[in-house]
Amino acid sequence: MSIEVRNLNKRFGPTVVCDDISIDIPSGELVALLGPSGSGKTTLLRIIAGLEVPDSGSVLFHGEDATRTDVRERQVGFVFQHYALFAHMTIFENVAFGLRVRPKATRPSEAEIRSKVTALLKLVQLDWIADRFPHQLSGGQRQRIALARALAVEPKVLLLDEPFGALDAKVRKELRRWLRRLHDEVHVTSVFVTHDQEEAMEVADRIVVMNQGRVEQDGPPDQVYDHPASPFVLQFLGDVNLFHGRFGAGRGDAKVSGEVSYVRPHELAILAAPAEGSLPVTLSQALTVGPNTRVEFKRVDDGSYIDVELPRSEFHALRERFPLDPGATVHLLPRRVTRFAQESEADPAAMI
Ligand SMILES: Nc1ncnc2c1ncn2[C@@H]1O[C@H](COP(=O)(O)OP(=O)(O)OP(=O)(O)O)[C@@H](O)[C@H]1O
Repeated sequence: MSIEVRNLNKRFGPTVVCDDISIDIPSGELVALLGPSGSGKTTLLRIIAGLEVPDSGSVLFHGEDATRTDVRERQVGFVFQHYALFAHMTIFENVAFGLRVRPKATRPSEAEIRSKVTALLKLVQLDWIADRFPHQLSGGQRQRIALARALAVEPKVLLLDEPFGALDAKVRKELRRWLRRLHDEVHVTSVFVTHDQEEAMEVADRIVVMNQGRVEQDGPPDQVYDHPASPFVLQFLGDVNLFHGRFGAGRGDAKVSGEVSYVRPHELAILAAPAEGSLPVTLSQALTVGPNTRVEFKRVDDGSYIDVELPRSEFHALRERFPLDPGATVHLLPRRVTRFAQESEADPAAMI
């Protein structure tokens, strides 16, 4: 089932939460709504679900206007951050619940319920805990059951609001991959709210980047990362160094251009000698965490800091060729620069 959102507006009192939002979600896609806290992601999801009514604009399901359709008729499945399973019911009964409460005419037989719930528990790889109760499960297992329960009623659309938000980093990572694989099997149109850019990049077919109630960019993860439409998107999708004026080859016209140059920490090469477009810096500190080394440099000209990130093996190899200790002077040359006009620079207050 495809979803189209057309010129959607919603305010709460004076706060504009959805500001003329239009997005297209083709059938079977997994789309992430990504943005900082308060950017309107949850409100947009709730409007798609039918839990919230927009002030204007429309939501179309499979080309048909569903804006005023009741939540129960939209056939959406939900998974929330704190999805309360029924504590007094076994895992099996939790998943079966949506089928058992159907009106008699459409309710499957007991045998059908059994086979369906068993298949779903297998799908989320938890068939071995069917007889347990929710309190006997880990947080990650509970969210997988929440997903099985949402899928049991064969929703046309699956809506997930920070489903892994309450879990620790390692479990989150596992579940992201698991969700991706699950979606490849089930192919139900899914909208996934997150404020975690890594999660969005890893899980989604497409990312809708939101900021202050507006869509900043909408595209596949690589496109959004490699070709950000605005400084906000660039900065929200990962760490970046900011240089006023033109940095890199041809930086002579810095004052005329009125540009801001953005370079990600892993896009800077460390050189022993100056090259065309390089910048002299002194090493302030180097920190190795896991496979990467993060080096903080101080600009010789204005004293501001620049972060460089490289594989630790590469850092050690460089260190054998020239000194890379605190105080050493080296030169940084960008491999890739993204430039935006000065006036379109993102408002730092809008950042988290
Ligand atoms: N029912 C409501 N009444 C009044 N204001 C609301 C209501 N729901 C949301 N808001 C406000 O709307 C804005 C957007 O909230 P929303 O929850 O959609 O953002 P979000 O991007 O999902 O943020 P978060 O990641 O923190 O949940 C916030 O400023 C919030 O305070």
